[in-house]
Amino acid sequence: MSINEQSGAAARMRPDVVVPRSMGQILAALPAGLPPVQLVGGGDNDDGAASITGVTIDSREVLRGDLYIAVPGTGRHGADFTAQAVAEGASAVLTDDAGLETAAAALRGTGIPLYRAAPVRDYVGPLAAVVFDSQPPRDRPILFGVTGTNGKTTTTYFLNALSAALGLSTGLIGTIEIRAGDTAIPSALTTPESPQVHGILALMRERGIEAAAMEVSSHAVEYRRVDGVQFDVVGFTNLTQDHLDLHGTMDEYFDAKAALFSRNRADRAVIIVDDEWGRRLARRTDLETVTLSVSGGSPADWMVSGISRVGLGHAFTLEGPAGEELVLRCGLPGIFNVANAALAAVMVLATGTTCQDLQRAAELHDPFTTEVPGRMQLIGENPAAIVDFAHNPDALALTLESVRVPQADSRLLIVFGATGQRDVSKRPVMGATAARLADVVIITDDDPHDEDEAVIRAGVLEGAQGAKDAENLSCEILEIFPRAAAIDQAVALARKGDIVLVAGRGHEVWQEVKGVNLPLDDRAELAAALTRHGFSALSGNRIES
Ligand SMILES: CC(=O)N[C@H]1[C@@H](OP(=O)(O)OP(=O)(O)OC[C@H]2O[C@@H](n3ccc(=O)[nH]c3=O)[C@H](O)[C@@H]2O)O[C@H](CO)[C@@H](O)[C@@H]1O[C@H](C)C(=O)N[C@@H](C)C(=O)N[C@H](CCC(=O)O)C(=O)O
Ligand SMILES: Nc1ncnc2c1ncn2[C@@H]1O[C@H](COP(=O)(O)OP(=O)(O)OP(=O)(O)O)[C@@H](O)[C@H]1O
Repeated sequence: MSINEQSGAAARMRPDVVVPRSMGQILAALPAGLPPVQLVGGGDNDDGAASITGVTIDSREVLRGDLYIAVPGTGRHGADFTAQAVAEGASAVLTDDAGLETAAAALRGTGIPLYRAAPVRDYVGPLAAVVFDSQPPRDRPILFGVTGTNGKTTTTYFLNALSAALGLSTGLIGTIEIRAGDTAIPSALTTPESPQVHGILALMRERGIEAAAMEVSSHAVEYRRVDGVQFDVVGFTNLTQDHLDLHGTMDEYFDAKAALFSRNRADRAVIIVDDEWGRRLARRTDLETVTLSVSGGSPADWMVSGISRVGLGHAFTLEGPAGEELVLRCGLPGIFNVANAALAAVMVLATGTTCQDLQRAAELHDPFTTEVPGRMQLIGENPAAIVDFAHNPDALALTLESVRVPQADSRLLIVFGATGQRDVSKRPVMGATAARLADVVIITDDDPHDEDEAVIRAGVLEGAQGAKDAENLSCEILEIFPRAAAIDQAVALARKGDIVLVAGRGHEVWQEVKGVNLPLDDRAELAAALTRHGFSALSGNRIES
């Protein structure tokens, strides 16, 4: 499925029944505080005639009866696509001053009403919430939102597994998939555009879903994709360097995340305060907040203690402010997954679940051992062959540290690259991190997008080689491409007892090279390489390409 097809599929995840309403009725239901929307041309949809049954900002996703909202983009204005929206069945169009002339020209003679509002993006979420009736006061799922640089996907999977263990039906909106009960589609974005978010939430409401978890990226807050959404509990994992191409500075990146932790977006918050950003957020938010510490370095309402290794994962104790004590287990490797599991547990407790019920559900169903596609996913056991999604400096460092086996003869081999047209400054940092923590560093391609692959690899290589020279490191550094050849070479170099980590692409099954999606699944490549070189791959992996 291409990105456009995925996005189109998300747009079709809407409730089966939408009560048709006129624009007049819809505008009257908008929250107070938004300046009025003006009818500037076209038909008489404002007089009470029932006609609007959906909302979209993309002409390619219009369904008959939709309100098409033409918003300005980075490259073009949505108004340029008004004619296509009308051809697909749009019943009304809303745009801003910049789009008015173009939209009016496209609507001439159609009788379709044209509305104006500014800034038009302010209206998208609230309008979609009204049209889809996505979050009525009652009979809707409990909604969890998770944000932070790393751990969003894993935490939402843990939230869902725990909710299911408690007997609730679940829904999910995130990087890997969008799911409402039994209906699931692959995702195009971590957080879809707001008309899709509201359509999906309304579908969940219609299907009687009882708990839903949603990843909220900083892009989502910045691009207004969660406007009009009210979360029951929002959770914060951590903040480390990423996405500075969009946000410019860490402070601005933090501000985008922090905007989610306010009363107009959520009721309660659970914040991990192990980094300074979490502590700052806990001080700044006006939400009823519960804090959590996993490192034990900061005072917090809930503390993780007694972490001990069990198999690949860990057992740990979660201690509450009133002396509560939960004994839990997380089967996924890495202390950071203990943090994700503890966050999920405290977020569920914040909805009123008792410690006794949570403890019982955890013992019966082991929810924090659920498989999260492409996150610490074990493909082979000896050598340990792992596919992970670490694609920024902090995640890469933590992942390397957590997979390393403390045995002198066990070597750690890593295959990774950096994404094109994204935060250039993280490339050398990731290279240096790998050189410090791995024995064999194989630098290859990730998603180059439109950028020259050799230039991207050079950025990573420079950091790796620089660290090796400056710090007198003993690692071997190789540059191998394409990615499948790099994975093959890592396995060819590996011996029993070693660890091969393929990082950065996780569950992804397409590599985007200059606008073309090439099939590439690290899990399938790694499994094939293991077999080719006389090792065995685990059967039953959820390899999805
Ligand atoms: C940088 C970014 O986020 N861009 C988003 C932005 O694109 P844009 O402003 O360039 O829009 P545009 O292409 O100029 O089009 C303008 C308007 O015309 C509409 N249009 C366009 C073409 C057409 O045929 N018909 C039509 O109606 C578009 O829907 C849009 O409303 O608005 C588009 C639609 O509103 C988004 O699809 C697009 O996300 C792109 C696909 C993207 O890759 N975003 C990534 C960076 C992203 O959001 N990532 C985060 C998380 C990352 C992480 O945590 O790792 C995510 O939440 O996924
Ligand atoms: N709490 C955490 N702290 C640091 N690193 C983590 C944490 N959880 C997971 N990771 C690392 O980050 C990678 C991505 O994890 P996950 O998909 O759960 O995060 P995410 O926030 O959804 O990432 P993205 O937004 O990039 O999809 C994992 O494969 C792992 O390497």
